[in-house]
Amino acid sequence: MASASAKSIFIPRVSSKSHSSVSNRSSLLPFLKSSSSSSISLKSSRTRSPCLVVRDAIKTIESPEISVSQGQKLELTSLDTKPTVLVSEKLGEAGLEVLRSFANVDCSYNLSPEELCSKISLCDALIVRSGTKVTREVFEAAKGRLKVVGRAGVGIDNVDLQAATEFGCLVVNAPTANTVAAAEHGIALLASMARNVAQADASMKSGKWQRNKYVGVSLVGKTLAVMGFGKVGSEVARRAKGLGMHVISHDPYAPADRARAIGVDLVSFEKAITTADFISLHMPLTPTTSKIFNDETFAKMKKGVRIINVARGGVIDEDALVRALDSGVVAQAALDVFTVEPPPQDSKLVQHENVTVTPHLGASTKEAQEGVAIEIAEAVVGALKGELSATAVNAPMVPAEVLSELAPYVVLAEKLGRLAVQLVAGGSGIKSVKVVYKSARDPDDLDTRLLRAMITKGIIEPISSTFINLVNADYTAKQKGLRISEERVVVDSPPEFPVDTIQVRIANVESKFDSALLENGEITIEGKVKGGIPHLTCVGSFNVDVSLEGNLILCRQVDQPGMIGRVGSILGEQNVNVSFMSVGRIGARKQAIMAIGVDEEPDKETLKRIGEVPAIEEFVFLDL
Ligand SMILES: NC(=O)C1=CN([C@@H]2O[C@H](COP(=O)(O)OP(=O)(O)OC[C@H]3O[C@@H](n4cnc5c(N)ncnc54)[C@H](O)[C@@H]3O)[C@@H](O)[C@H]2O)C=CC1
Ligand SMILES: O=C(O)C(=O)COP(=O)(O)O
Repeated sequence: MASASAKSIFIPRVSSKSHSSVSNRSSLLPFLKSSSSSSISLKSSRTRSPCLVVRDAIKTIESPEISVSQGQKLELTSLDTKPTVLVSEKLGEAGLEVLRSFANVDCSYNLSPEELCSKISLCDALIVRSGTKVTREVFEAAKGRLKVVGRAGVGIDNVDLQAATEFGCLVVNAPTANTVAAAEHGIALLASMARNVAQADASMKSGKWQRNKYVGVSLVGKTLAVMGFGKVGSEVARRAKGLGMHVISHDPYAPADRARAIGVDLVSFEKAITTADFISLHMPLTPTTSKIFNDETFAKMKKGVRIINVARGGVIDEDALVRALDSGVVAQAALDVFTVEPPPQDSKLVQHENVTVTPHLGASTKEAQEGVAIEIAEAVVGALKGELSATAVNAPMVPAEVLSELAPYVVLAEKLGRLAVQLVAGGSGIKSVKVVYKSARDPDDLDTRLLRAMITKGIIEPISSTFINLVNADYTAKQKGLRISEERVVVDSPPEFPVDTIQVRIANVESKFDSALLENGEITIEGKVKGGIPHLTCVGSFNVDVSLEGNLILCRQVDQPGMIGRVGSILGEQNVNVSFMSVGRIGARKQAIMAIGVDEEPDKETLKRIGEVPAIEEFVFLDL
């Protein structure tokens, strides 16, 4: 219950920062940097007429020419009116077309790390394959301009995700278009290794005819262990079943029923490596999988095992593999990927006569490359437009159908976060935030990661000096020691709506507006989406009903006639347009909260006059 405290007036100092964030205004543009931070400056050079340079703006500028009074013409350099996408490795033409329709595209292949760093501050997006190392230095060199890194493929081990996240740079990949190509390459290596195709080919080309030397082994009836039963692994398994192999798989995260559906048993790592005749690797390179195949694990394998690696070189300790090949524990290996690419020319592994190698060709089919190029180009353009991405790697990933359903709740979530933090006296010192989602849906049917990230963004942005978006909101919150917990409450509300209400509670802080405190001392606000528009429905223990648009004045007063008129006329005299008013009260003539939506921001004098209305006990101005 709100306490009947002495009249307190809070007239906030509205920071310029809070005005500069475009994402405050349009929460569906979470990846864009502030357009109002774009600088427009006149630049003159000896060789060119002065031109208007627009930095950081993603929007295409409508007017191509601007005249100045002296009759001198200013031209917008075409390079500056669109975002710039740097493509650092070969990308399919269809993807480049998609990019060119929206951005300036700079295809610069084979850049040295230094060249990449020197170009990157002029780029809004970077598209890479596996050959470009996107290191922390690259993000630092970008000086905040780089908004999205697109990986035209699956593995993102060449991108420093931690650095990307810290710098608020979205990383997207193209996870599906090369799956079949990689699986087919795995099968190609499996079969050609078993029948010594590459070695026999090289032998014949050197003029020999060695039929006895290249006797192979059969696949039918042999056990294949698929290590990593994801997209590629499961396609390899399906194909190997077609070859008559007995397929087992190890994947700590794969559902057993998905494996069983194609006749594959999920087994432990130990069982997989000790029983298989062939082992095919399809897991990502992570700190856990790095060098997971090493002296110790090779020693446990069946003597004469054959290994295929189309995943990442780093999952194998390559020196240990050479030892295992030399000792005969591993009879053969077929490798598409290497710890260092390209590997050194004198690499013992590459030169080993029992090893078949290809230069990271798993994804290299015409079909896969066109598919990957379109997939990544669309993801990058979408991200540059500020759309949420279905293939985000370092931000909540939301399938398109879920996204359209959640869109208005995303806006509500951010606004509630912004509102809640502005109710905290001093704004900082927040350590613990609780979010309660009331919904008719089963908790498993409601993915709240996006909502949580937007609430976090709303809370952090007004109290942070750094740029906050969906990508770095959680990280920045953790850095600030802010703990956000969530609770879901199942309620009897229309099930077609994913969420009924969202409540944000901040504990152990003082409030600028005592009426926002519940008896337990927590600042508590609640909102819901009505007709697609976010509404504030509860402040402390007071029910209100105001749409969260424009700015908001909350006043606590003693309920009495004429209050709405009095405050309304003070605002009207200053030409501040009132968009709505709502009064929530404990009871007739008792305490009430008046919520007033205003299109313009009232000046200090106007706010002071509102505070001087005798019945008003406290009030706060909130910038939404
Ligand atoms: N050589 C090439 O050109 C290509 C290589 N790849 C690589 O293939 C790998 C798999 O790609 P996708 O199937 O698309 O990825 P995915 O994410 O669909 O599958 C990876 C699977 O590995 C599992 N996994 C994670 N840790 C594991 C562990 N410790 N042991 C066993 N399994 C584990 C995951 O649960 C997941 O099911 C990636 O490393 C990717 O970079 C993918 C495409 C082309
Ligand atoms: O998608 C992957 O993970 C790959 O390894 C493909 O790499 P690439 O795009 O061919 O350099």
